[in-house]
Amino acid sequence: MAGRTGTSRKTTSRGKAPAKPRARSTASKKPAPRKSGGAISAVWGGIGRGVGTVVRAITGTKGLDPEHRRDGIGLFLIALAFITGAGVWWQAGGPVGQWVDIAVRSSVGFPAVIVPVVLLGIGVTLMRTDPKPEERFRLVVGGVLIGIGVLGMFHLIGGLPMDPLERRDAGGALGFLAGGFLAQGLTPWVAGPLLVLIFVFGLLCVLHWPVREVPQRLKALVHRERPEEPGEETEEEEPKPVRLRRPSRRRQAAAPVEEETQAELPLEEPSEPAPAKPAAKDSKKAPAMAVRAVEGSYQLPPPNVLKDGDAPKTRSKANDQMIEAITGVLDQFSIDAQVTGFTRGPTVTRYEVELGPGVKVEKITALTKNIAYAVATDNVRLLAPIPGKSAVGIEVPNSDREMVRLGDVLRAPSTLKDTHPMVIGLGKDIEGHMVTANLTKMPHLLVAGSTGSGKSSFVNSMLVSLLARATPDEVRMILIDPKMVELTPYEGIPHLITPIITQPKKAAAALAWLVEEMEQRYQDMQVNRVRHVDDFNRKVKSGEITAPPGSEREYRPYPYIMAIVDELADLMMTAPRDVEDAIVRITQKARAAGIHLVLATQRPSVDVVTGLIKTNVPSRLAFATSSLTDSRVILDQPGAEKLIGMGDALYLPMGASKPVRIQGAFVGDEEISSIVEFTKNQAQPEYTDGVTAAKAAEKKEVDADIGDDLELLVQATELIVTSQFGSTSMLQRKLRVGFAKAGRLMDLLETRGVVGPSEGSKAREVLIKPDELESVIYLMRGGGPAGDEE
Ligand SMILES: Nc1ncnc2c1ncn2[C@@H]1O[C@H](COP(=O)(O)OP(=O)(O)OP(=O)(O)O)[C@@H](O)[C@H]1O
Repeated sequence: MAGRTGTSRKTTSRGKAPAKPRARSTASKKPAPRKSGGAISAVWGGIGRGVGTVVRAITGTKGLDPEHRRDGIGLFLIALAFITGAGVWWQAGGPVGQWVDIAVRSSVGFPAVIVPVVLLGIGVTLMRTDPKPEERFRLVVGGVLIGIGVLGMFHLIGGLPMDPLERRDAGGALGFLAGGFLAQGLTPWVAGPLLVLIFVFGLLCVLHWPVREVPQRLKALVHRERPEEPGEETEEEEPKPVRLRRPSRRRQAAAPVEEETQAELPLEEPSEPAPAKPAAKDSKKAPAMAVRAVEGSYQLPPPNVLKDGDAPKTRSKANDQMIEAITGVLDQFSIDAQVTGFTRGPTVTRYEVELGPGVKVEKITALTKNIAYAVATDNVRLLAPIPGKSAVGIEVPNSDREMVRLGDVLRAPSTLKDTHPMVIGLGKDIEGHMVTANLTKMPHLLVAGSTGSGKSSFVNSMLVSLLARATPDEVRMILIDPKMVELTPYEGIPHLITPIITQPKKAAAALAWLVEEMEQRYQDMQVNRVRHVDDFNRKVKSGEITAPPGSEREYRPYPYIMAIVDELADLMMTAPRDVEDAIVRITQKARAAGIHLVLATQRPSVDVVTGLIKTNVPSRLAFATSSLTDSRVILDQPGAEKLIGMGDALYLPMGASKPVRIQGAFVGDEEISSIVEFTKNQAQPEYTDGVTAAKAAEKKEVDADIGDDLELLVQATELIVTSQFGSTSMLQRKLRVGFAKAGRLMDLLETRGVVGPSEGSKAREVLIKPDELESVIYLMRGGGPAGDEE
């Protein structure tokens, strides 16, 4: 302090010099300023070199784990925070501390007092978080803007000091740079609000809050900060597997030891009191669902539209009874194995059984029926072994199952981290992790399950997830609902390309349209030498690619297209060849074009889910099926027949060999209608013309009887109409075809009204005039009358 008082006295005397010469005299009075200036630059130079050396030492070390590198930088910043704190706060730290004090104060002025805290904060954050290179630029820009705002304001508040020593009590040299020129050029009255704006913008950049979402974010913040029980954290809660005490091998079931209090509570009161509290807590601190910053005026639905589900339980009375039953079976058959723990999921609990030395795994699997008998349920599923563990898993349904709601899944921190618009909430796995999936990675999904298994609920969850996270510019949909009732609540949402399709014929036409759309996208991508629609969109947005000169088209980013078929069986019954053809073509190629299919069926038989469809739709979601055969059709393995319905499912993503058991997320009718209402109020659907036009279907009909003879038929029509002479032998001669072929062509021309009926050996009457020729050929080629969509 004493030192600083001394220097300030010196500055006052220098401050009396007239303004202009003062500037010169400051420069010419070398001793004092040079001393401090020299010290400052020496210290900064030293620090810079030191930081450089340390950073080089840390980052340049080949083979050093990136995490250690990050820790090293974090620790270095913490050390720097201590040195700066000692110098700035207590003028301690010896000569180095003093130099640091002078350097920091000269640079940033009065805010030097918070520099140690900032350094400490950055250091600790670096050590506690994962690297996110994509966020670095935003954070740096935000930080710099905050710095400019704060230091500039200090310079203004400090009275725009011109003397470097006086600036140490204002905004320092950087404050002068940030605020001095602005104030000189615009007066402090304009510079002040400008600096505040710069500061606020920097803060929003750091927080990643777009301006229009500020009120919503603040509200969410207030909700989160309402008084809540101490010790609660916002992280996703993960029920840990309950471990049982080993020595009491046969007895542990009756007297569970670990977490005794927890065990006792459900024994008395099975379910009611436990869920109430955490569920209420969740709704209070539910983060905003609309986490994605979206472009344009379209807003994503607000939080709180989706409800919270039941709070997870880790143990209940039912679990203890099951352990007792399983242990009883093991005892009866004198098998040296014991239940060592269990993991309670929302629908089923997985009991872990460890075998004694020399006990065959088959001994347990052979007991499946006995275990089912003992626990009084048919739906026991055995896993031998549990993936990643040396234990056999016995999955038994919970008598007190918990409902998993879509709101839980979409608001889970793990889901919020992924901002891709095509991420959907699937449900919760047995270990309590929320399961989500990115539809673009699937890239096509087959969903099967018998009636009442939860298939339609899944389709609802998927649609609501998309509505909650994606704008119509990002994702468009084709909904095919031959059952006519399942998808009606979504009529009129702005994401639709065409009204909901209920007629199988129109559905087949829509699939054919999708094939065309895919080809169109491929052409555009090929012309512009990009391999994925994401790259194409990125380049279109940045203006890197535009439509070729002279073309009337204008390139716009292509939205992802989701086509959802709610009952594949109905389509396959009406037009099996066309539907299969279109599905196969789409599934083989459409991934890069951003077109994805979800096919749901109640009847996973081989005539619905054909071999070709199966090979091309790699991701599968099986709800309870009525037979083992159905499970094999959908998953290529048994398991789905043991599921217990109401959203209990096996999810087999592309490339996985073992399915994951999940409890599907549920979304209620009111939630659906409020989210649909919200999106409808945001925008109107812009339907694309011709998606369900019957032309594709008609074309196929024509194709069916003309077969490969279309070109010959067209030539025959031209010959006959232009010559107005309906003779079979002329066709034979001119087209060089045999008698039989010429006769067939003539019959086809008769069915299309080009010629009249056969009149024995005489030439047939020609019914078409030459000026009608073009439209006849157009119809023959399957074009259909222009504009006829229905
Ligand atoms: N994820 C879930 N969580 C809780 N309950 C569910 C879940 N999914 C479905 N259910 C319950 O199961 C019932 C039947 O579900 P859903 O209508 O989805 O079956 P479905 O397989 O589509 O049957 P259908 O083919 O006859 O329409 C629902 O009314 C609901 O009560």
